[in-house]
Amino acid sequence: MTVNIGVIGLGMMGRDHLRRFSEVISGAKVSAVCDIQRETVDEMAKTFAATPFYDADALINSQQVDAVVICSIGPAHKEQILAAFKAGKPVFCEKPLTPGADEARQIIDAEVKTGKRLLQLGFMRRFDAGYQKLKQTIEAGELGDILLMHCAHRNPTVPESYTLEMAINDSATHEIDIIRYLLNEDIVAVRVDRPGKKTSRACPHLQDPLIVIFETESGVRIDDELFVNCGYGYDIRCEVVGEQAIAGLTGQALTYARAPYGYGQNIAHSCMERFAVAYDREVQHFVNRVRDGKALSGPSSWDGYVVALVCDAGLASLKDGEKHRVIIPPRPALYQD
Ligand SMILES: NC(=O)c1ccc[n+]([C@@H]2O[C@H](COP(=O)([O-])OP(=O)(O)OC[C@H]3O[C@@H](n4cnc5c(N)ncnc54)[C@H](O)[C@@H]3O)[C@@H](O)[C@H]2O)c1
Ligand SMILES: O[C@H]1[C@H](O)[C@@H](O)[C@H](O)[C@@H](O)[C@H]1O
Repeated sequence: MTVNIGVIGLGMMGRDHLRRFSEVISGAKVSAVCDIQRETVDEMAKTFAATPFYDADALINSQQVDAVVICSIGPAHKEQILAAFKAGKPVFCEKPLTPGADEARQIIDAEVKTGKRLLQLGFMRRFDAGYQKLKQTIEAGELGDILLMHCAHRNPTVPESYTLEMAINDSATHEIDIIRYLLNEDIVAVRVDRPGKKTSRACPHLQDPLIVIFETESGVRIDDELFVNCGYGYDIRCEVVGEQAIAGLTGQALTYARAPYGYGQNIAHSCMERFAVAYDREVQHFVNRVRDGKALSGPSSWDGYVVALVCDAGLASLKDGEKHRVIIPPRPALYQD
């Protein structure tokens, strides 16, 4: 069976997934595309031989579409997800689930009502070989009791449209999810620290870098440096400090350089480059589950909701600099592993 995919949102991520479906993914083809920009729709429909739609609801309810891939901007996700649930169609949705927890809760309630997991969220780091190895190392007990984690999320640059809040509810969502995945426990408190200095590369409305401190249920303390105009590359770091040993991600460069200055590892310059294989694996995972008629697995709406709760606490802390607690309601049975 070939799964017919409808892609909504044809910007940077949507186009990367379109290319992925055409070059990498097996068992699926893109049959329909949609965006609010008509010219983009026409161009992508022609390039990928898909039916053009200018309205997301029409694409979702089209008989040409078996499953929906949502790559529109975060604030548009909720309505599109709810429409896909109503149509009973499986959804792959890019992170964040929604920018705020109240909207995310509506998605949880709607999905629970369907009685089936219908959504896989695009937290691709869970499909990255480095993070997976780190999780195995922690779970094998090789590090002993985990005490601390040090994370860094460095982007070369961000557009002017990137707001101060997006450091939390767009970029840091990846660390919030991966912390929960690696440690198998929830985050209970957040504090955002604004360093006294900021880079001259950032737009005036940003404080860049920011440091976010998370605390987990068992007391693990995590610092996350969000430096989204670092200039030099796309650099994602994660080091886990245990009582017995320490483990972290390597640079994961595919090549090295030998040059007059010495020996060096090349560095990625975008998420597309750094997480290329992880994106391939997450999308293939989604297609396989849909093709086999199975309930979806991997990062869920619940993960997206909990991340949104942590983000809301982080946004409150961004305003007042105080530590904010995260209250997580009971997890519905649908999302018990
Ligand atoms: N997983 C990752 O590492 C990763 C990387 C980049 C972006 N993303 C996520 O992917 C999503 C898209 O990001 P992007 O960088 O491609 O943004 P983008 O701005 O490049 O593209 C967004 C597209 O969505 C369209 N759009 C906006 N509202 C819409 C609506 N209501 N219906 C249909 N189309 C609509 C816009 O016209 C635009 O073409 C975001 O949720 C973002 O957080 C994830
Ligand atoms: O939307 C993007 C995307 O999620 C990237 O993976 C992340 O590194 C960026 O900070 C964020 O703005």
